[in-house]
Amino acid sequence: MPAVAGSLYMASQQKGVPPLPRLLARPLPVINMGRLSMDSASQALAVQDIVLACRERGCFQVVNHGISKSCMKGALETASEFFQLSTERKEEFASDDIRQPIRYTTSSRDGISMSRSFLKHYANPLDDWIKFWPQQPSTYREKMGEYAVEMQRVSMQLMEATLQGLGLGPLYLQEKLEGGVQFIALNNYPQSSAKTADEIGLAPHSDYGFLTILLQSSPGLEVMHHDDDAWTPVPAIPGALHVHVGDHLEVLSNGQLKSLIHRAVLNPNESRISIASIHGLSINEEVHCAEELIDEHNPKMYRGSSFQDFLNFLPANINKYKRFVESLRIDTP
Ligand SMILES: O=C(O)CCC(=O)C(=O)O
Ligand SMILES: [Fe+2]
Repeated sequence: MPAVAGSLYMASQQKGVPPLPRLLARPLPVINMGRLSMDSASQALAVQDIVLACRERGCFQVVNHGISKSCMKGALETASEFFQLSTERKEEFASDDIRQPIRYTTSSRDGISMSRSFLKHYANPLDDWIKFWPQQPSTYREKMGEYAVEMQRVSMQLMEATLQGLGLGPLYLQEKLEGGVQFIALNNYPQSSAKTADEIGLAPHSDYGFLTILLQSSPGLEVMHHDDDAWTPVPAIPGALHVHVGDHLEVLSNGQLKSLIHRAVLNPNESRISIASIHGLSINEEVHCAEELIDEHNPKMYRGSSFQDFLNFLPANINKYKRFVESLRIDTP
């Protein structure tokens, strides 16, 4: 623990004010995903590493995922150009309706000042959604489309491994996952300055889906494991992708895995782009605790819910919960 953060934490406790979350540089797992396509012994080790990372940290980074550097660079570049153009044109589609196929806004939330602009749109199946995507910059559809297809492929591989590691078998839910929702969020954060020093980029939250795969142009993402009170910065390892557990994977695993609280802070050295790809079942498909993971010692912990339920939940509850999944808990005696 860095000394400064530690002493701040102690000082705030002594004065009886709520403790400040500490900033903790605890190493996060980095997993070689290439092993999933190798012999069965290497595959088994990779599956074990993925489930362990999900269980213990709620997240990990992957390398050797098979996505080319030029594909990742192309997505970041076209995202950056999109934000540049939108800022120049002072564009704002401020609809807060997440059902809209596309929205772009610069907003604040939770009464917390945030300096993020973002673009969100659906991506799977690509042919159904790409026609709603921005036409400018002219490279956007091609570059982001290529990236989205790769994300969908990687998410399928990671879900197979996770489900296998949970003892549910790699083909569990396969068809529903293939036809499921893929939601792409591009985030653009300014460099922090004296003026924005106490501004957060994006407030603490968890994502609703099974898995989120995130690419960041520079550091800024911080994660908080469920039984920690410390923020851990996620290093931007060149070529790596960050992966974390969402609310619906917590439900499916009947609480064996916990969705990850994360936030984005402003980077003091540069402006920052992140691209999050969130993967779940289709919009009206309910996710339930897997029957195979329920028994007399492990009673069912959550109600079933769909992505649509999450969308309905958001407007009235945005200040009450950091995690949608908390609203799904069945109180067991
Ligand atoms: O910008 C980041 O690093 C986090 C983005 C994020 O959490 C999201 O889009 O849900
Ligand atoms: Fe998120």
